[in-house]
Amino acid sequence: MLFFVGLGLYDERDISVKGLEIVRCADAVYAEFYTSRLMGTSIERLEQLYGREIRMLSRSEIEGEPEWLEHARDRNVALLVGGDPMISTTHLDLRLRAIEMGIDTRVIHGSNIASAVPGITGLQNYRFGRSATVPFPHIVRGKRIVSSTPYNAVKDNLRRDLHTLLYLDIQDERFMCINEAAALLIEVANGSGDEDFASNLAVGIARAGSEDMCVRAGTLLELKTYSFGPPLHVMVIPGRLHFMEAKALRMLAGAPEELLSGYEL
Ligand SMILES: C[S@@+](CC[C@H](N)C(=O)[O-])C[C@H]1O[C@@H](n2cnc3c(N)ncnc32)[C@H](O)[C@@H]1O
Repeated sequence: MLFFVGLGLYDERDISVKGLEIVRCADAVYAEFYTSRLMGTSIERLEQLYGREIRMLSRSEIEGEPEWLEHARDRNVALLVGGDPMISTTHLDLRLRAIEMGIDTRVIHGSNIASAVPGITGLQNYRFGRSATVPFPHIVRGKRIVSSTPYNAVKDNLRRDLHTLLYLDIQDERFMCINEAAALLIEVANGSGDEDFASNLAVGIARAGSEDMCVRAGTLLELKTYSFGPPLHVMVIPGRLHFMEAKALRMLAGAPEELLSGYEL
């Protein structure tokens, strides 16, 4: 059996009791930290609390032809994943491949960033459109390429009065911060002649699930320089707000009143 075990949002204590029981009883325990990262802990602390040795897997060991998966044919194998294993990851592919190999699978859900954001900001979960990731710029033949995909996703959602959740890129030990993501979005918008985009309301959230979580609403331009502290960071560009959402952004995220004019607070 292959168990996908969600570790939750921030440290080794965010795993569910059910997940912990499965990890403690598993024959082998693996983890991947390329889709998300628990910034409030370390492998050593996970191993200490769970009482198991954990082997870290690289992206290619999960997305390629995983040798370790063979063990799940006749033994219990746990794969630990930050947040919920199936939220904004590609692990469905691994699960389907395992099933095709005749391996039983089970998902142990975890607290995750997609469900934490509505709770942190007051933005209602059913008013979110498609989400996107803001990737680090890359260089092609000496030219710096900034992806327009997140900007286009935001614009599509704004046209439908929907909010956009923007995940921020993780590359090895580099974690994109809200300041850089805001700057990249503004760069793409300005390149499309959409200078007003920088005045859009945006919400930045850092370290969800930790005791020093930080949430701040302001214009995109303001978030470009606001100090959010250490990663992980995530962003929302809200669409049209329900008056209760506007009130929540004022009370929970310090949204400036001038950005909420038109809403009865
Ligand atoms: C690709 S998503 C994977 C989500 C994960 N599977 C989950 O269920 O939470 C990872 C991105 O979500 C955001 N994220 C995840 N956990 C976070 C946290 N505790 N605080 C802020 N942002 C977080 C970051 O932008 C990070 O790069």
